[in-house]
Amino acid sequence: MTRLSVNINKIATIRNARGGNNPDLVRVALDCERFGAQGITVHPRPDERHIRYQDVLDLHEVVTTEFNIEGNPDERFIELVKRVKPAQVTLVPDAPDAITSNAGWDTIRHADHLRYLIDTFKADGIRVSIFVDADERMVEGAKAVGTDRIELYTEPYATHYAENREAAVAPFVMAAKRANELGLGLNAGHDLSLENLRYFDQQVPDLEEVSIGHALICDALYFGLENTIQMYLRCLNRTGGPAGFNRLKD
Ligand SMILES: CC(=O)[C@@H](O)[C@H](O)COP(=O)(O)O
Ligand SMILES: NCC(=O)COP(=O)(O)O
Repeated sequence: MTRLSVNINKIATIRNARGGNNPDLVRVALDCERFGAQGITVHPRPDERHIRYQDVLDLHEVVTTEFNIEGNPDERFIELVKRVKPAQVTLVPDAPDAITSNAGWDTIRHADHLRYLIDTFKADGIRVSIFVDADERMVEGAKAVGTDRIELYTEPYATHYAENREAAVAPFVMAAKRANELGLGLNAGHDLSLENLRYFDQQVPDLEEVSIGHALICDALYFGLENTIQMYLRCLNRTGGPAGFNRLKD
């Protein structure tokens, strides 16, 4: 069964807008876990525009589900991850000025660099996942550099879902099959939503984890965080509670 890791970057975006501690990121992370999330994902960026490096240290103290730290492995990121030793690190090739992640690694061109990074994190007992496009050559390259898992970059699927979902998911099914043949674990994320998640999970074999932030936090504005998490869990065939909306507990 596919696990849901909630990306809480957007909670930090709201908090940072006023400079105080509302909403409280740590409390939200704990509530996500209480509401059924099986993991918490954060993506500290060099400008700390949402998740701050201190947030990662604070969250590490309290998160009891899988803690996944995503990011571009610059020196500061590497140092942070090695200090925290999360369950999983996801390496993402973001330019520092990127609005959001917009591509996977070229696992062939950056093979030496990736191999070095993966060895470094694995030596500390951290599971490594690398962000890749749904391209079999990139999946094969990922295997060659020794990663434990890949995370398929799902933005192209999300963008084309409405016009032709069969065509949109096809490259992801191929990439997933190749990953499975090669013994790579499989995660996915970016722009997954209540609209497109269930079909993706049904079609893509042996999907272990999805990390979802932007759409889930937007949905929570309308449905509340508890209901929203349970709605996403139901897309992954987890019941997570009754079919209707649940009243928020305090
Ligand atoms: C790797 C990935 O797809 C997500 O981490 C996404 O980049 C979220 O980051 P932002 O919240 O900064 O857009
Ligand atoms: N790895 C993807 C992620 O954590 C969340 O991406 P998005 O749902 O915010 O697009």
